[in-house]
Amino acid sequence: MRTFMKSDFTCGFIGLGLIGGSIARAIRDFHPKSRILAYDINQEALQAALADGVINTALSAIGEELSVCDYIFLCAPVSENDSSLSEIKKYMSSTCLLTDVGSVKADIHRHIQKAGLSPQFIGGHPMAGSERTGYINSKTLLLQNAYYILTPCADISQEVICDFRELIASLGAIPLILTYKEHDYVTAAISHLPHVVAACLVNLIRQSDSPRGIMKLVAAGGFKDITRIASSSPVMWQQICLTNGENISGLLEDYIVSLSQIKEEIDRAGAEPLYQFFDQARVYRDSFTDASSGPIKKSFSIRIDIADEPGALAAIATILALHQISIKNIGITHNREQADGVLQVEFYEESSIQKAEEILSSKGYSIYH
Ligand SMILES: NC(=O)C1=CN([C@@H]2O[C@H](COP(=O)(O)OP(=O)(O)OC[C@H]3O[C@@H](n4cnc5c(N)ncnc54)[C@H](O)[C@@H]3O)[C@@H](O)[C@H]2O)C=CC1
Ligand SMILES: O=C(O)C(=O)Cc1ccc(O)cc1
Repeated sequence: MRTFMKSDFTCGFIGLGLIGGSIARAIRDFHPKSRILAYDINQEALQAALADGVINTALSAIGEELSVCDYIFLCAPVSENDSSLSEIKKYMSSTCLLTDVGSVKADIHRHIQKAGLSPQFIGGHPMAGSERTGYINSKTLLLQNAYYILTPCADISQEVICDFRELIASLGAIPLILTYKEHDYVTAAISHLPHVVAACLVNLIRQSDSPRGIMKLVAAGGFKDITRIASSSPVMWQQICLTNGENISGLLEDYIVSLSQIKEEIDRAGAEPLYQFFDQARVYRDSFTDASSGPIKKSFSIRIDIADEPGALAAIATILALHQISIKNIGITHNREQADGVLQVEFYEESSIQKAEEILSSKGYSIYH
């Protein structure tokens, strides 16, 4: 039986961009004895991965070399995966497990069924990524503590599912098994719709801004937070909307209804419903961070106004260190363009917040939560 526990397993990657590269890096880091072969139409990605020591072999095509693979990860854009299935099937051994990383699952499951590969396929989707693309932006950390949804075909053995689930967990991700239909509905709500909304908001500002671009100039933290994903690959999001249209459209309809309802309350100045609207959202959003696992962690941080001058950050780090307060993370948030900055300091413990606040306030710093 194939098992990743044997430590010298072999993985093949078709597509070594942001996601393929990140998974390959994690396999290399957590299973140093594994062998990794990769094919990508982009030679630069393959050469960089060889130079980084992430892959052992760069393939010039989908071919015979893949027959030694215990696992093959399809990490090219979804339409490319679909069309390479029949070619890959020719070289898959009978114990090889095929998986993908696509953001929509119904389509690949349909193609897998058609290709007769369902006893050897588990759909995969790491719920992590970024607005960037390409191997150059890949990193092991991308998978850490991220949910990784698995959608096994009905006719795959439990043994194979367990083995693959363990492999995914060994990379620092959190495997979660769903049917492909459940997956497509859930991701339409928490990933696909938000990308549509972010792009709508950005396009609204593009259309509403004055010729001087004042809105763009002053767009602050909140706008940037909720529209970061509007910088994602338009081709990828076009493909997602084309392949999960029914789910996205249904949820979009509900969303439009809720927008109309809140518009009505704004028009009629409904103070109480407006308060309830924001309060319900706040309470529910805050509850996301209480989960014991998952990507949205409770963080203990404060923000401090600092002068935009050399040494300002070091001064605060020194004060905190002198009082034995450990810093987990520190950085300037550039909400206020070309002016004084806001320094965000994250601590390991909740108790550090009050201690830091007292010390820094006594030295004249303005603190925000
Ligand atoms: N970007 C994200 O945040 C996430 C993306 N995904 C899914 O991962 C998949 C890949 O996305 P990314 O890694 O972000 O894209 P990417 O653009 O960074 O990587 C795709 C790679 O596939 C290569 N490629 C293109 N056509 C190919 C072909 N015919 N044969 C071999 N290689 C080919 C490209 O050269 C590139 O290196 C998509 O299906 C997407 O739905 C899943 C989770 C998150
Ligand atoms: O950048 C972000 O926050 C994302 O939402 C990334 C992302 C993009 C596509 C996916 O299928 C999963 C995650």
